[in-house]
Amino acid sequence: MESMGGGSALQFRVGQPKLFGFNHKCKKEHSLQLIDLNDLKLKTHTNFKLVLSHCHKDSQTPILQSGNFGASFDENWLLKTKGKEVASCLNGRNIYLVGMMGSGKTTVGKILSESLSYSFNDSDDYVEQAMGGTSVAQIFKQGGESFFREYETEALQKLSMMPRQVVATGGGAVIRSINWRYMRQGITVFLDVPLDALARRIAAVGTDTRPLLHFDSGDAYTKAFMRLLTLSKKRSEAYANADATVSLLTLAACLQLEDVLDITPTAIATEVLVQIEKYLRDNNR
Ligand SMILES: Nc1ncnc2c1ncn2[C@@H]1O[C@H](COP(=O)(O)OP(=O)(O)OP(=O)(O)O)[C@@H](O)[C@H]1O
Ligand SMILES: O=C(O)C1=C[C@@H](O)[C@@H](O)[C@H](O)C1
Repeated sequence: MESMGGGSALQFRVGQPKLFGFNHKCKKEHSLQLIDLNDLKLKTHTNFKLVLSHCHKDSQTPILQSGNFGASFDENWLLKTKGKEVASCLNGRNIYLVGMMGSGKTTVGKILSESLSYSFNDSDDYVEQAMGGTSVAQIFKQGGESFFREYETEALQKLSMMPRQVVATGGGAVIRSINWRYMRQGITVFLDVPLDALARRIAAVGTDTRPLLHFDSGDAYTKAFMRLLTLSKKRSEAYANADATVSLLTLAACLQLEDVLDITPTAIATEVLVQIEKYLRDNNR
């Protein structure tokens, strides 16, 4: 149900299956949002609250809210609440985030680990440490991709022996079946980000640390996009093996955001928890 008038919109969004958070970058001039927290499945209904927020087009954060809570507080509250709930179902199983380079595995993984009171590890960092601090780019240069992949497998094997961790895996970890043997001991989640968004992100930060995307000259966006397209064709089937998927396109639509790059890492981490919970429920795990 939606009522519009005089440049402001009052929106009731009730019963949408995956709606859990806020659009804290409101696109409309004035927008009032009532958000149904039904999907949170809080243990007691006394914890339920409907949050009313109001934001202005020039403001990054709402200027009027129920109570004095800022939007980021509410986002964090939702994440924390869901994190506690999911942690109690995980029995210490690790979470492995898989996805293309730049899809946000590290950024989202760190936030996710905090919400679960887990530790965080990045398999690329783990390989670098095992190699005495040599960077991934340097390892590729010295030994080639297959040399790096051996160390990556070793890293995943070691990480799989340590419980209560969120692991951000390297973008190509999914291509080796032996890696799945280790990751399957926990729960795997694919961060599905459209290639166009990845290329924009990567073109903005550069490719120095990402040897498979490094290029000598030319338009950064187009070259990144073309390389990502080639890699993604080879990998899409492997990513689909993950236990759960978080589609940023779907999430952006739920949050009424035009650009997937506007979704906050906290909102993505919360959606990861929602999808893990769904996976556990659907598979009686
Ligand atoms: N939701 C987000 N909002 C804004 N910036 C983000 C978001 N997610 C990731 N980023 C930025 O995008 C870049 C890539 O993110 P990140 O390093 O987390 O990806 P990754 O999947 O771990 O990449 P790789 O596999 O190459 O290590 C970083 O500069 C990060 O700050
Ligand atoms: O997608 C890939 O194959 C890679 C992604 C990075 O995380 C690193 O693991 C390395 O640059 C290779």
